[in-house]
Parts: sequence; structure tokens; C-alpha cells
Amino acid sequence: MDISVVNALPYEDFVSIFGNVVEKCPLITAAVWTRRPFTSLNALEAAINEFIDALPESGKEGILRCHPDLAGKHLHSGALTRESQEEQTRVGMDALSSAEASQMARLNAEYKGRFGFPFVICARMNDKVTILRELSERCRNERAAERARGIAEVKKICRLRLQGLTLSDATNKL
Ligand SMILES: NC(=O)N[C@H]1NC(=O)NC1=O
Repeated sequence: MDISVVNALPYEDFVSIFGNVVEKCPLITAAVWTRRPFTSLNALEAAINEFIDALPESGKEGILRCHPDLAGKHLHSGALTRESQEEQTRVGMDALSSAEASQMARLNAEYKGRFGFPFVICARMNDKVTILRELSERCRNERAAERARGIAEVKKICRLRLQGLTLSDATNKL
């Protein structure tokens, strides 16, 4: 999908296509629509990132809380968004050994207990070994550092989702 096609999308179509580039945060997509025309896909991504960066810390934490746990209960019940389901399945989160699954559940709970928001990592840029290692290491961080790290991961997830949508011709799905 060319950027000129993106720029010509009516609001409803724009949100329908790009509404989940930040997990369960279509408000962000709705807000950046007003920034058209975008000179490139990078400019669209930059507008999303600027919106996120301008949020108060409570807003950034809100974004993190919109993310499902990795290998959490929703993965098995099919209650994830399509994007999240694909990302988690691709990295094998649905096929952990019972030891890995219980380690993941224990560390996810520890992380959430310590910070009050879920552990977020760009699954597609990792594998299950690095995810478990990062989760274990990041549990020891300070809260502010972890909030910033989580948001940096949200931006990576967003970039890959944007690329996927614009490379595939997502306008076909309208
Ligand atoms: N919690 C968390 O990191 N969730 C996710 N990461 C990712 O790449 N897709 C997700 O749903």
C-alpha cells in the first residue's frame, strides 16, 4: 500500500486498518489521522511515536496495560487480537513445555506485582529463550526504567505491524 493510498483513506477505513498497530489503542490511530498527509510510512510511524511520547506517565502505563500477557490464559482461550495471537504463536508461546509455561506464569506474575503493568516485549524480535531471559532480568529493573523499556517495545511491535499492513495490501480487507 502506497503512502498516497494511506493518505486518501477516509477516517473509518484508516482506523479499521491501522487501529491495532498499538495493541487495543485505536484512540492513537484516530488521533494521528488528523496529521495527514504523511510523507512516508516512517512519517506515520513517527506521528504515532510522538503521540505516545507526549502522554503523561499514566497514559504510557495505560498503553502497557492494554497488552495481554505472553503465554497467558487468553492465548489458549483464543481471546487475543489477531495480531497478538500471530506474534505469540510464531514465537512458540502456545507450545511451551510445562516447565517453561510455569516459569513464564510465575515471572509474569512477579513482574506485574512489582510494576503494576504487564511485561511487554516485541515477540517477533525474540525467541522463547530470550523472552524468558529478558523477563527474568527485567523484573529487577526500576519502575521508571521498565516503563520506558516497555514503551520502546510497544514501538517496535507497532513498526512491524505497520510494515505488515502496508506490505500486504490491507485495503483489500476493507
Ligand atoms: N505482553 C506482550 O509483550 N505482548 C505482546 N508482544 C508482542 O509482540 N505481541 C504481544 O501481544
